[in-house]
Amino acid sequence: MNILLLGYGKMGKIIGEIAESRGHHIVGKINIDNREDLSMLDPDTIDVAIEFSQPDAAFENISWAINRKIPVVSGTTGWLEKKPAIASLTLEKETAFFYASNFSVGVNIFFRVNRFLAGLMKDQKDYKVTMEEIHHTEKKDAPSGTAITLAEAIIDEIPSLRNWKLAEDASESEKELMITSKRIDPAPGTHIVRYRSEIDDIEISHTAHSRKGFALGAVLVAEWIKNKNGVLSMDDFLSF
Ligand SMILES: NC(=O)C1=CN([C@@H]2O[C@H](COP(=O)(O)OP(=O)(O)OC[C@H]3O[C@@H](n4cnc5c(N)ncnc54)[C@H](OP(=O)(O)O)[C@@H]3O)[C@@H](O)[C@H]2O)C=CC1
Ligand SMILES: O=C(O)C1=N[C@H](C(=O)O)C[C@H](O)C1
Repeated sequence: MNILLLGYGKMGKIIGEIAESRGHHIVGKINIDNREDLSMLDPDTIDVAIEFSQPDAAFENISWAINRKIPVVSGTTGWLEKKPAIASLTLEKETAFFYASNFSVGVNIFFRVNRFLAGLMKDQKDYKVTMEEIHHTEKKDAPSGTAITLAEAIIDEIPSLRNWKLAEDASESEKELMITSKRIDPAPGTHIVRYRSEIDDIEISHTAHSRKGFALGAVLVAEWIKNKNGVLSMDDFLSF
């Protein structure tokens, strides 16, 4: 396949290596300082764009590709307030858009365990749930996209919770799930969900040892998305 990399930073580089090792051809490596290269590409020759850039660049990158009917696999976090507009554009252009806050198989298993545990805890009033995420110091957004996905599932399952909040924000209420974001190098991504009572703690965690799982997942999705239409997610891709 011919793959366009929109964003060629830490993730873009690993994705490029994995894609080439699987026989794919990288037709462009776009960063903030070479966006003019986009005008030299023939959209009809691009099978898929893989977008891992930055929160303030994602919408422009994704729209560029969707407007040209190029299917997009995106992992950029921190821009999701604009996802409904991308969803509409995807349907209008009859192409495909795939988003995941985390492409690793391990985290997607963790997502399922998190939802199951939250379901068990919904009537356990003596436990207070909190979350912690740890990432490298270059990360631009907080909390992480993965932490937000975990929090949304917990809030969905536990009716007494209304929303999540960063722990650094001043006030705290019983209705809020507090998320602590720590930035420590070189952490590729750790997420901990903790239920604490006076009697005991229940804790589940996922720790990425490198970025390989995220990058491989994005390439596998890019191979899978060819000839598909619509707004897709890991629930469409995974067979478990
Ligand atoms: N969903 C998932 O599984 C995962 C998601 N992520 C997310 O992916 C994103 C990228 O992460 P990471 O690679 O570590 O970040 P990096 O900062 O290493 O890379 C981001 C790249 O995007 C480029 N960029 C900035 N603005 C633009 C623009 N307007 N057009 C094109 N490219 C641009 C930057 O270019 P320049 O260097 O020139 O500024 C940089 O090279 C983050 O949002 C992160 O949270 C990360 C890992 C896994
Ligand atoms: O920025 C990162 O590095 C990561 N970002 C994603 C997120 O915000 O959840 C996924 C992973 O945790 C690494």
